[in-house]
Amino acid sequence: MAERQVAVVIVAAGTGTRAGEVGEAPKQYRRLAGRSLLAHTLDVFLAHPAIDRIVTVIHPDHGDLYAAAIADLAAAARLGPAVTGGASRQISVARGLEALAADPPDLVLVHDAARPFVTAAVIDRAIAALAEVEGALVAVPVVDTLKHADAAGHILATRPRNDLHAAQTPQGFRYPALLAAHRRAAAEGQDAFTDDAAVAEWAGLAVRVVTGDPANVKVTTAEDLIEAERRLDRDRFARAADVRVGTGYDVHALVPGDFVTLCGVRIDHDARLDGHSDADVALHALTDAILGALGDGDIGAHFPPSEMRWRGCDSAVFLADALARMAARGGFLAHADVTLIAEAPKIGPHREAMRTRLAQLCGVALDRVAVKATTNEKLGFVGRREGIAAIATATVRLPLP
Ligand SMILES: Nc1ccn([C@@H]2O[C@H](COP(=O)(O)OP(=O)(O)OP(=O)(O)O)[C@@H](O)[C@H]2O)c(=O)n1
Ligand SMILES: C[C@](O)(CO)[C@H](O)COP(=O)(O)O
Repeated sequence: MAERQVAVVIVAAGTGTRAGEVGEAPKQYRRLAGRSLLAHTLDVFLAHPAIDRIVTVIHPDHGDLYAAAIADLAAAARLGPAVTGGASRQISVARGLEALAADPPDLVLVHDAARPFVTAAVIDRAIAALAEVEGALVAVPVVDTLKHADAAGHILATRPRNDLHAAQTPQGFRYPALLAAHRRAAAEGQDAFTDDAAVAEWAGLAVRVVTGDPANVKVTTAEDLIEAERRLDRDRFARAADVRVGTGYDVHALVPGDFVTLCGVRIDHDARLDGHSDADVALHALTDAILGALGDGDIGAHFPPSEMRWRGCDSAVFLADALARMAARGGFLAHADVTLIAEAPKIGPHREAMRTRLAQLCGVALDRVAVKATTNEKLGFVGRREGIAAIATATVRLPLP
């Protein structure tokens, strides 16, 4: 058979109301195990050799969130421009399909951004089935006994389950047939379909169930997000078995001034740290610790003090560069431990703000960051308040070569 062009529509235009936003982004943009849920999902399709094109459908208000989410992906350049979705999943899918119409693929897979645990094997099965049928519904048999209950919870009946399947995504179709089905549904005001197999069934297409995967769950609630993070974290630790520990040390002199910046947090003080950049000794030490774990030089080699462009620079830039070097090698930061050595200012009152800022800058959970402090018992240059020093340790995990 001639090679078939396969496109994927990833629908990510929902607002994730059941998962709750609580000050954070909608669920598809939540960072789990180092990157967004959407990035995890996209990565599976970007890595699949049979997929030629991917169209992502996003909410009109989520342009910035989307740009940040795909910045995490090495293969982001292979994604076409995102398409704006609509008020229902059905409308969002239809818009994704229309975006492919100018250069129609043979087959299309429609997948929820909220299903990051899809596997290459499931994708293979959906594509293979389309040699015989117009639609392939990835699904798992219902395994629990089904009860019909009234609003008060009283059981009314037990339903047979032997021919019931729980629908998952991806759902695969011959593209022209699904596009026509969606167009007809829209024209006839049929707007309550919760999946594409239902649109196809309504339009009279032959849709067959193919074996799904119980692990391919849809992240729907806040509890699902917690469980998804646990699973994604476990997976990435298993993939990155090369454990590296790096150390870093830095010191800057105190000179007349009125604040210092430590761990990215500004603290009022009766002196300031002198340096070419903002002289944040903690971020400098941590940057060196990460570079040390990577065996990739040191902060001075990458950001020479002789270069004017680093004058007054926010040291978060140096840290971000070290983290990017680590990410480019498929690695992640498992733990960072920073010790400040200062007679003053007192670090205790600022410790949590510092940890929070470090966790933010490193893109890791708070419990993966420690900030400690000690005085130098009035001994030496630190004891005489001539300077502040910092020591950092970074545990970096890389994939085995
Ligand atoms: N108008 C919509 C609604 C949903 N979706 C997408 O369809 C998938 C499945 O929907 P669901 O899990 O229900 O996501 P939300 O609609 O975002 O969640 P909720 O119903 O809790 O608001 C998700 O990837 C979601 O982003 C979409 O593209 N456009
Ligand atoms: C398409 C779907 O994933 C199949 O199970 C599901 O119907 C989408 O979720 P929703 O809650 O119905 O929007």
